[in-house]
Amino acid sequence: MAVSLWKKIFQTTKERILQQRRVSLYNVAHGYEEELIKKKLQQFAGGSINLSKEDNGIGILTLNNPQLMNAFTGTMMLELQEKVAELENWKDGKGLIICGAGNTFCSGSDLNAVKAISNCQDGMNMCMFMQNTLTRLMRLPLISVALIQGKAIGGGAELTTACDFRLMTPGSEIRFVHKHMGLVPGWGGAARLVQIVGSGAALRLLSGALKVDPERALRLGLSEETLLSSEESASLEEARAWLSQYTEGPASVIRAVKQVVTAGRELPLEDALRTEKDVFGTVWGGPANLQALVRRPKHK
Ligand SMILES: CC[C@@H](C(=O)O)C(=O)SCCNC(=O)CCNC(=O)[C@H](O)C(C)(C)COP(=O)(O)OP(=O)(O)OC[C@H]1O[C@@H](n2cnc3c(N)ncnc32)[C@H](O)[C@@H]1OP(=O)(O)O
Repeated sequence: MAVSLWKKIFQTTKERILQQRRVSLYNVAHGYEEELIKKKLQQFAGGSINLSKEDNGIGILTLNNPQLMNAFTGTMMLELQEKVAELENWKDGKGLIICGAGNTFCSGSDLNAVKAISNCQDGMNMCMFMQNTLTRLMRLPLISVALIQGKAIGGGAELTTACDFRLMTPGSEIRFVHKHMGLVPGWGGAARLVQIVGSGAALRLLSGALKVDPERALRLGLSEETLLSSEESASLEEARAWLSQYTEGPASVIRAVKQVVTAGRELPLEDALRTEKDVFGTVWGGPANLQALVRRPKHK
């Protein structure tokens, strides 16, 4: 009886946490027409988003459209949404590296598609579609890193801010070029940039459309580290090693850590505290906790 009650509470809590994570920012109440924009995006094909899920719990998400410096075509935007949904259901996942094919990160939206959907309705729907997807990406219970080789421009720069961390290779750059396109970021990149570097630095980067090289990114706290190699596979290996410092250990615990940090980052204090209590309930007395109590490790 007590066991089944405990199981029920555990299940409800788990569902509530999952629900919070999946909840989309925009729906019909906001004038968002998801099916309409999906149909439009389908018309701009090319490139792909590839996901490989490794046995060590690290996923590698690759933006693959090297002929256009990995610019996002319409179908790539749709595929990104699908891959995020797949990652939401990956129970063994602990970490995620996002990188670009052909040794460059991403040059934003495919300008051919942008031109064709430059009317207000399509623009708003595309903006809400990408904000929904990138918000879900940011809330994944995985520790995420953008591996920035080459250039992260426009929407590519915005995507880097939806990751928990950024690592840059020598010679790479992040640049919010929106002002030069007569725009501001629309994929949530401005709001997230302010959270990462503060409002003064964000204002400088956006209003000056400044090139952020690895040195400046480190100074601003936009990047964690400049990797040694700018070669594609060597830098990926370095990023894997960097991430593994934080993903070592049982998935249940690593995912719980990310969940409490997400709550602290996004919620008012009292809500964040309640979420922390709920997440704590999922690890307390769990296998990793019980094993640690038996081992009684010393933390010297
Ligand atoms: C809401 C929209 C906004 C957002 O999402 O927030 C955006 O993202 S708008 C798009 C912003 N991005 C750009 O404006 C990028 C424009 N391109 C460049 O500035 C340069 O191409 C580059 C990315 C700095 C790379 O320069 P370089 O290394 O010298 O390569 P090339 O210029 O020769 O590029 C190779 C090839 O790729 C094409 N390309 C690059 N980016 C895009 C893009 N975003 N859309 C479409 N095509 C792109 C480029 O035109 C070249 O093709 P060819 O001219 O046919 O050789």
